[in-house]
Amino acid sequence: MENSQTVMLEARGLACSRDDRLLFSGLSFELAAGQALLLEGANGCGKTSLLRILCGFREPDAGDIFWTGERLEEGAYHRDMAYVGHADGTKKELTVLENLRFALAMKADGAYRIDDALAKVQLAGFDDNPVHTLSAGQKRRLSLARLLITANRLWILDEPFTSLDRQGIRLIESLIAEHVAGGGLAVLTSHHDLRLPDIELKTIHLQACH
Ligand SMILES: Nc1ncnc2c1ncn2[C@@H]1O[C@H](COP(=O)(O)OP(=O)(O)OP(=O)(O)O)[C@@H](O)[C@H]1O
Repeated sequence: MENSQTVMLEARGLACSRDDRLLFSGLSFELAAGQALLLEGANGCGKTSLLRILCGFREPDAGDIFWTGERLEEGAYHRDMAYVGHADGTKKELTVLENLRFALAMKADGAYRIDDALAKVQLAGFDDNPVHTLSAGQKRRLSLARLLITANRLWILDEPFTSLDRQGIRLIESLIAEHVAGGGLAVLTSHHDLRLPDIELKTIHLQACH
């Protein structure tokens, strides 16, 4: 693991407009190994738009993003990064186990084996259930299990607590804390008060600019 202050992710002067409305501009930050970044702000202020830019799904209107000092480019960044967004990203007709095996086929092994990850997110015994039969919270737990079984240095999480019960929220907080304490990085949005007491948490509050 790198030194805890090694900057891994850097954004310089990012701007984003939607339908001629400026959402943010001049947005810069640095995130080091062992740090998490929370994006806060009112509905519609641009949090998801920023996350999608950080994922490389959308070009910023201005500015640059660097991962380990290099501009975002397909290979290294996308190997190191995992995104959990509003859509859970699973294949509904496949079972829980098939989805996890599919995810593993695309990425290097992570910190958890499939069985251990399923136990951790409390989906043990659901291996053979088609995903479309899972509840909303269980689907979210499955998408989080994918983070655990594959190697991803940077977690980008859009409202990761959506649909989770109180115990599920505590679980995800502990998984984020474990990931970051182990030298990982996380960028997330949340309308829920986070409890991540033992990790270095930076915060950006997006103001509506329009
Ligand atoms: N595909 C799109 N096409 C046009 N406008 C969009 C699109 N997606 C989002 N927007 C607009 O961009 C603005 C920011 O949306 P975004 O989803 O980034 O906000 P947010 O801060 O994540 O909001 P929330 O807290 O409600 O999830 C909103 O005004 C929204 O209407």
